[in-house]
Amino acid sequence: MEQVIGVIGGSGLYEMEGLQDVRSIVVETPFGAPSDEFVTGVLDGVPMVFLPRHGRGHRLLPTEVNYRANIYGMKKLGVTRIISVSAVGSMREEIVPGHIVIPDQFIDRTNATRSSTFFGNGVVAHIQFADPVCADLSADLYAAAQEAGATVHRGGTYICMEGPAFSTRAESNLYRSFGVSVIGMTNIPEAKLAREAEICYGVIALATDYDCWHESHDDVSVDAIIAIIKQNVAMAKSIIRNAVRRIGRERDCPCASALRYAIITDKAAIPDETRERLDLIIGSYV
Ligand SMILES: CSC[C@H]1O[C@H](OP(=O)(O)O)[C@H](O)[C@@H]1O
Ligand SMILES: Nc1ncnc2[nH]cnc12
Repeated sequence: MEQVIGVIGGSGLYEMEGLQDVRSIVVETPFGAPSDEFVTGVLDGVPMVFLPRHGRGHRLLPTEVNYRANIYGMKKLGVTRIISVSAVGSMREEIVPGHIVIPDQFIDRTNATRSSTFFGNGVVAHIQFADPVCADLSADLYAAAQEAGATVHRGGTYICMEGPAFSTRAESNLYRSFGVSVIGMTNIPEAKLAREAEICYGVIALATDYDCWHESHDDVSVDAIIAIIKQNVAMAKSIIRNAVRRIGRERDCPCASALRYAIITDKAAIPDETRERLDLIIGSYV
């Protein structure tokens, strides 16, 4: 099976350079419109798909991103692994703005305003999510970041807040007491949907600020975040390139069969309409 790598570009990463055979594709999904056109191409011989999470021009709030359409679109284009590139606040002294973190856990502090499942409407599934990122993909991302010369932290918990306002100081200190490493607003729905779609998901998190807990650093602001992203965007791109070179092989991880035991609904009870709508996701099981 061909291995296609998807990249979801976060704040500050709205395009991918260096692709050959570039095409822009409008993808229709049963869940509405994705954030933007998908860009397909080939990087060092590996087929790639790129999507800017907030759309070109950064038009979508974290709560407005149609995560279901984005992940469905990736699946439709044959993507088997997604690399998420995300700007995050650092919740630990040793994670200095400009450092990279490859998180291995999430805490969900969103308020259920985002659709984070493909299921419902007569079909019920409960995926395993104890280890929410793909360990193999994350290992490749870590090695790729080291190769690019980044200061990179392996593992750590990403707390996903609702936004769009940044945290209060009390919230920031509360989250620190949870022991988290970084904070952002976007990764949890993507990780859940990718798992449901049996796509590996891994995160390159770029620390851009110390949120508002650090007594000797300014409180987080968009202009400070953008300044750090601009300084590091070349490195993020070089990490992606190094990662793509490492990843191309067949998958040997549980992500690829995440739905095998997850669907609990009696096959005979699944409404035809739902079966058709979810064919791309559940077709091989029902
Ligand atoms: C521009 S600051 C806040 C914004 O940045 C992060 O976005 P992304 O995860 O897409 O890189 C954060 O989650 C917020 O959406
Ligand atoms: N401090 C912060 N809080 C939430 N999302 C962020 N993205 C970048 N920095 C952030």
